[in-house]
Amino acid sequence: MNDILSEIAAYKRREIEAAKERIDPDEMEDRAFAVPKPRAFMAAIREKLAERRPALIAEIKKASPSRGLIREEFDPAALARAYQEGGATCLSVLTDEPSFQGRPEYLQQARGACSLPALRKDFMFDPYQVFEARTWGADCILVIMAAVTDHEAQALIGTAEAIAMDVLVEVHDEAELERALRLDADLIGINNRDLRSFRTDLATSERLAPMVPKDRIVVAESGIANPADIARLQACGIHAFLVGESLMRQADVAEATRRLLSPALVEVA
Ligand SMILES: O=C(O)c1ccccc1NCC(=O)[C@H](O)[C@H](O)COP(=O)(O)O
Repeated sequence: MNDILSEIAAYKRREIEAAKERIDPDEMEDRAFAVPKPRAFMAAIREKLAERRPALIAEIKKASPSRGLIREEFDPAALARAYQEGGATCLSVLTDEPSFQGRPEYLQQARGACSLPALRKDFMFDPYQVFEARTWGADCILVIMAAVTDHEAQALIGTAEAIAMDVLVEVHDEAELERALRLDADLIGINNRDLRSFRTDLATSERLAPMVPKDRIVVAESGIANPADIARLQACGIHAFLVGESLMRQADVAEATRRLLSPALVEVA
């Protein structure tokens, strides 16, 4: 694991242990089963693709390790409504606080303000976090192959499936993609950001997307800023787009989302 991920993994494992002290794992599991059923995250993407339109997973992200503070005026509920109005298919909400200034409440506020399914965007290591995510309203979790062993990934995926949540499995090179495919991941995110150098290059998606079997959904993540980027990624078989910073920096988020999706007129293959 590289430096930033090792750093994040170390404090996450401490956070998880502290959370288990507050609410024990059996109680958290019971709570996760007791909340209303999740919204269908992957099905929402498939429906958008059936309409031959690109699916946008719009991210609510206040800050990041690579960019520092991204958005000063930050109202997750208003942002979620703006994303829905602009045509987003799903939300992604950062819940990690030390590196992204995220919070569980942001996920609750955002999802509560619209009808879109929401991803808990965080660094997941332990099934406890999956149950916790569900109690906060998350419909989907992220599994970052660069951060976890196959065994950990399997446990996270199995737990999510048991409570009807979807899983976005993130890769950023060939080896991680092979591991994700062995885990039978249906929703595969290709992160264009190299988490070591923070360099972002859409060519990562162009290189890896053709290696994904056609029956999976491929999401390009990071560094997507305009309709030309969407069109470029569609041309190599990408179905869905996870976009944060470029939308978070706009004053009128609904209008920016509409503009970004203007190549919706271009048919998805
Ligand atoms: O964004 C970062 O600096 C970062 C650093 C370390 C690990 C993950 C990081 N980002 C997470 C993401 O995957 C992005 O938030 C997401 O793909 C959206 O990217 P962008 O549109 O470039 O904000």
